[in-house]
Order: sequence, then structure tokens, then C-alpha cells
Amino acid sequence: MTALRLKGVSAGYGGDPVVSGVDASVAEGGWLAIVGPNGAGKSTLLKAVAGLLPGGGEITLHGSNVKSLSHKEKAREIGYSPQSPSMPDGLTVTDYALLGRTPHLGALAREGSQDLSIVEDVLARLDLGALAARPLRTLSGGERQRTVLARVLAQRTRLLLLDEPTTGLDIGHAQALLELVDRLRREDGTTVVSTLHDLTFAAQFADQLLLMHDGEVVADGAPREVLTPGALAAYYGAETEILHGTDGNLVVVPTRKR
Ligand SMILES: Nc1ncnc2c1ncn2[C@@H]1O[C@H](COP(=O)(O)OP(=O)(O)OP(=O)(O)O)[C@@H](O)[C@H]1O
Repeated sequence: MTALRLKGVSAGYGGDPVVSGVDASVAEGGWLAIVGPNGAGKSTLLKAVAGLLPGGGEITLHGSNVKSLSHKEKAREIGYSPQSPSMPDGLTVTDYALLGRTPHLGALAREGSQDLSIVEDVLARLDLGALAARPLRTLSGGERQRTVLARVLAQRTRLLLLDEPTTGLDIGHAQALLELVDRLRREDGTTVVSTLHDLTFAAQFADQLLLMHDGEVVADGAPREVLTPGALAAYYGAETEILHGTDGNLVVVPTRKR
């Protein structure tokens, strides 16, 4: 069943659209990775899907037009983690992750024991349990990034929009985070749209890629269809080799001519 559908989507920041003519559909429990060079429009498209930017076209989530959802409905349906959110430095890791529960609370209600246990569970899964009481200002870059993700995962939405979720994470924490997101989609049917610069991770975790260049989609399909040395040379100006493992894994290797 289709969870998310984009039809002729355009979006920008006031003047001419930065992104235009984007069509895509993501099945429930699917993972679409938006890839492309710097400035291609990946984050802009993600913000448009989150309903944070004005623009044209149609974005439907589980059959409802995203523009017609109230702020609260959107927050219950769509979890969005931006690339570099502003974080109030005085909050602890737990306090910050608890903000993800806000859309589920009644007016003036405070978080209850269920909200706390959801947050504890997410922190443990992100290897943040030992840092739960630490103020945000004392965290390393990768710990902050994981805390941002803890908040969006604690929101427990059917759609997750993750802008460069592995930025600043070491390879082990990056893998663990992507595996966690993958488990959510397999076990709960969570639908995922993420931008990812790491094309090997994109190929290994997403089932569908959207390659953007200059605000437009220039290729889409399964990772092995989209990630070719020719496309990476044309759109990234990159020299690469693509290795195909027998287990279906695909690896993008930058090569250097000497
Ligand atoms: N708030 C803004 N106001 C005006 N222009 C913006 C704004 N944010 C981004 N842009 C411009 O829109 C274009 C697309 O930016 P976007 O952040 O969507 O690219 P991206 O593909 O996510 O890039 P990156 O890989 O560098 O994160 C760029 O030319 C950028 O300069």
C-alpha cells in the first residue's frame, strides 16, 4: 500500500522554486533515500514533505493531503529530523528526547510514565542510556546527533523524514542507527524518507533511491539501477567503482587515478 505520494512537487524559499517537478511514491514500510550532490535540493524536498515550506504540487500521506493536516496532526504523523536543529543547551538528553512526546500529550498535560519508558527505550537503543542526565552542551557532535534522532524516534510516527541522520556518527553508531530505523520499518511498518550522502549506506538500507541534481530528479529506482559510475561521474563529478557483493550488498568506492 502506498504511504506517501508526491506529484509535481515544487518548493523553494520565496523566489523561484529550488526544487521542481518531483514525482515519487513510497510504500508503507518502504525506505526512500534522496541522494545527490551538495545543493541539489535534497533537504529542501524533505522540508517540503514535512509541510515546512510553501510550494506547488501535491503531497499525500496515507491518502490525506499534507497541507490539509493541522500542526498537531502533522506532528503525530510525521517525524522530521533536520540536519542541524537548534538545541536548547541547558536541557538534558532525556528532557530533549521527551519533546518528541509533545504531540501525543493532551492540552497542559505533562509526560507520563509511558512517555518516559518510550524515551528510555529509545535512548538505550541509541547507546545514550549512560548520557540520559547529561546537559546537551556537554555532548560530543555524534552524541548530539544521536540525541536529535532519539527525539524524532520517541515521536513514534508512521512517517520518518531524516535529513542526513548519520552525519558525525562513527561507522559503528551509523550502522546501529540505520539498523534501528530498518527494524522500525520492518516491525511497525514505519515509512522512511532520508537524505544520505553515504551512497553505500543508501544502497544497503534504502529500497529505492531518488537522485537529484539542480533541483530535479534525474534518476530513480532500485539502488543498483541508480548508482552507476556514469551517473556518479555526470552528477557528482566523481570517479568511482561499484562493487556488487554476492549477498546483494552494493559498495561505492571512490577511485583515484594516479
Ligand atoms: N533558507 C534558504 N534560503 C534560500 N536558499 C536556500 C535556503 N536553504 C537552501 N537554499 C538553497 O537551495 C538550494 C538547495 O539546498 P538544499 O539544502 O536543499 O540542498 P542539499 O541537496 O540538501 O545540499 P547538501 O548536500 O549540501 O546538504 C541550494 O542552492 C541552497 O543554497
